[in-house]
Amino acid sequence: MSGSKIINVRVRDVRFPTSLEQHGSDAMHTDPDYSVAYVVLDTDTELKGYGLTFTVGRGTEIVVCAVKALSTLVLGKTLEEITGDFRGFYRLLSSDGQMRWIGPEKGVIQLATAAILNAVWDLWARVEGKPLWKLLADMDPVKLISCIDFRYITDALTEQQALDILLKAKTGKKTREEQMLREGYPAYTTSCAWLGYTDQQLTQLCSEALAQGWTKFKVKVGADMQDDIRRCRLIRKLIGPDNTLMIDANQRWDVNEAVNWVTKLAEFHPLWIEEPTCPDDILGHASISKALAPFGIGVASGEQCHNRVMFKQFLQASALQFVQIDSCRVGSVNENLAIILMAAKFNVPVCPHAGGVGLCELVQHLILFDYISVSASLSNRMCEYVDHLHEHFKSPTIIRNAHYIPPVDPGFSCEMLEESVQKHQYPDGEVWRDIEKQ
Ligand SMILES: C[C@H](O)[C@@H](O)[C@@H](O)[C@H](O)C(=O)O
Ligand SMILES: [Mg+2]
Repeated sequence: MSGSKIINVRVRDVRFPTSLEQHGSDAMHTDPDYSVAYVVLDTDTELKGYGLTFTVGRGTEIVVCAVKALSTLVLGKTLEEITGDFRGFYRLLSSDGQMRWIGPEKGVIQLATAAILNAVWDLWARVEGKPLWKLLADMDPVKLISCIDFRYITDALTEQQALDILLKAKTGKKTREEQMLREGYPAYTTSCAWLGYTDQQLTQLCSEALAQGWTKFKVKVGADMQDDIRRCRLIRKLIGPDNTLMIDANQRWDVNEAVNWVTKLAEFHPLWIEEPTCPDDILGHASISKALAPFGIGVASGEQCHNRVMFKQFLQASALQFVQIDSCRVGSVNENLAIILMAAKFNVPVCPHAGGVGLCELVQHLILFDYISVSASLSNRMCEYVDHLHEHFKSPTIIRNAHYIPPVDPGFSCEMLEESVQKHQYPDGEVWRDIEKQ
């Protein structure tokens, strides 16, 4: 690994007007404009690192501001300096004496950390000439562990335990990698049943998805009980009894309300209820999990779970049965490695969140790594897929027969087409100028 000194950090506010057609809508985010804070790290070589974090519309400018504030910490560093002590670099970003007050390790500042670190990981994978999942899968376990900040989680997972998990999973690694390259990683779709879609849209999209080989479907719920019953009945009828249904309330309910509401939807046999209540309410999730277990319904959460410490407590409290890692919510690959390894220790399946722009592109790398190098299991596991905005990426996801086909291009699949970025940049991009005029 030679050179690659980071000489410039560029960040842009890129938004897509998805709310116009209700793509991505749910019980709490009724008008989401899928957006990213998009980061490019220029280096003193021809290589660049591309990174992003996902947001929803107006909040993006605040994340952009936070990325700018953190950028001084990365400027002037060489890739070798960073990856030589990645744990130290993660801490530098997350524990900066003045910046940490507006976190620590949560909210806007953590999203900004994710955007920068995602770009660093992208750069590292490009320098090594590998897609990120392969960089991780090939990495020496000791080196991999050295990228994780174990502060605050050693009561649940020690470095030695993490290392043991990786060493144990060495058996069969090659076979699993070959299997992934051949078959891909199982996916489910959320794109048929956003909350703002009509029954007619839902029927059409679901029928098309079935014809394309999809077998697992997620439906948005939580705003109106009668609507939910009607929509779940409709989709269950379309997909039949053997396909899988999940429901997602995006934090709409109080704890008891969640239990009552989901009990009324139990006849449609959802595998999980996602984000039933406030994402910070660990004990609330534990109560809901307990109450719904007799119906065979699990609780899933993670897309708005701030950091590894929250995940630790969710796992310790048996408060979720499906861990939904997100490539942009927490501190990038570094923190997601900690979460993936904790999930393995607690024997809880990881089923990544990907409902947003770019999230499918990024998180596929992490779940491939999980299967090849950590969990070694596909039981009760699948990765979310949404069928939106992939055309704006240089290396878009490839789905075959409802499976993610492992990316081959070097990097973390974060790079966007420059033309797309220019068009959608807020507020000056052509797309936004046209909307302004209407
Ligand atoms: C606003 C977004 O589309 C969310 O609704 C989405 O991330 C969702 O929760 C999901 O699980 O995909
Ligand atoms: Mg969700």
